[in-house]
Amino acid sequence: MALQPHENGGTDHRLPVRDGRDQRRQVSGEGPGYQLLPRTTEPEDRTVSRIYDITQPIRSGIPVWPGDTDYAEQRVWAIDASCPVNVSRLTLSTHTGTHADAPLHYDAGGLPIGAVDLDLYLGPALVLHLPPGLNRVESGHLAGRVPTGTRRLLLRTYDRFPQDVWDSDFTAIGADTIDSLAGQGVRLIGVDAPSLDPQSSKTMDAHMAVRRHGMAILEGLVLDDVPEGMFELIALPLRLATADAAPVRAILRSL
Ligand SMILES: Nc1ccccc1C(=O)C[C@H](N)C(=O)O
Ligand SMILES: [Zn+2]
Ligand SMILES: [Zn+2]
Repeated sequence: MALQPHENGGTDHRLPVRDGRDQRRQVSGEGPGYQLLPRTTEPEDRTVSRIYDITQPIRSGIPVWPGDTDYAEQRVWAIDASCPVNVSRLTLSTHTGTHADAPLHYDAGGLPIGAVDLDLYLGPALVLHLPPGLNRVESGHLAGRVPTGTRRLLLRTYDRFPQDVWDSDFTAIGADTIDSLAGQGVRLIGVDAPSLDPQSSKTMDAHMAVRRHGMAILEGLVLDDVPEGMFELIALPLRLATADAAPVRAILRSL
């Protein structure tokens, strides 16, 4: 019986036991969006930090942007009497699930994802909750809530992320909100929505604001189980040398 994460959110010094059921739950995206893992392997350091997995599980049927490429996984080699390995081929959009946009996505001359500064995707990040169902996050929604020195800001707009259905009416971020955050020193904006701009946008105003300020973007985060506050963000994009975006395995670690 795998040890359940500590319910009271406290530090649990027991080491979690992982079993097959636990792994299956992790693959399916069921179960809590966090794991309790030892912060170090040093026996004398029994501190346990909580890791929140804020990444959508990429699986067959994952909802994608209307008209975009469905995710597919084909077994090219399969273990049998003459073959010792399973090897698969993946077909997916660069914007599948939880991903990082490259400047190339919204700027024909922008950097591809394989060339972006990794420092932006690694370090202290503030998580803030917004009321669900907003049309757009305005500066007023964040007034007084972003402490000076905040470099990475993750915005939760869903109480429960729609894992299995596409939501065309997701909450967008106002371009003036991006401008205001950039003016406060924010360098990375992350959202649980599939885009900063509304699905119908043709002008991509929020992306253009990000471009003006040289900010980084994470989209498609899953922040359901994450309380407001400061965490360590780790969300490194795959090094796709010439691509316009890349999947990330995004996690937050309690500080
Ligand atoms: N797959 C697409 C196809 C066409 C237009 C937009 C998308 C998007 O996925 C939106 C993207 N994530 C964005 O950065 O806004
Ligand atoms: Zn994107
Ligand atoms: Zn985007």
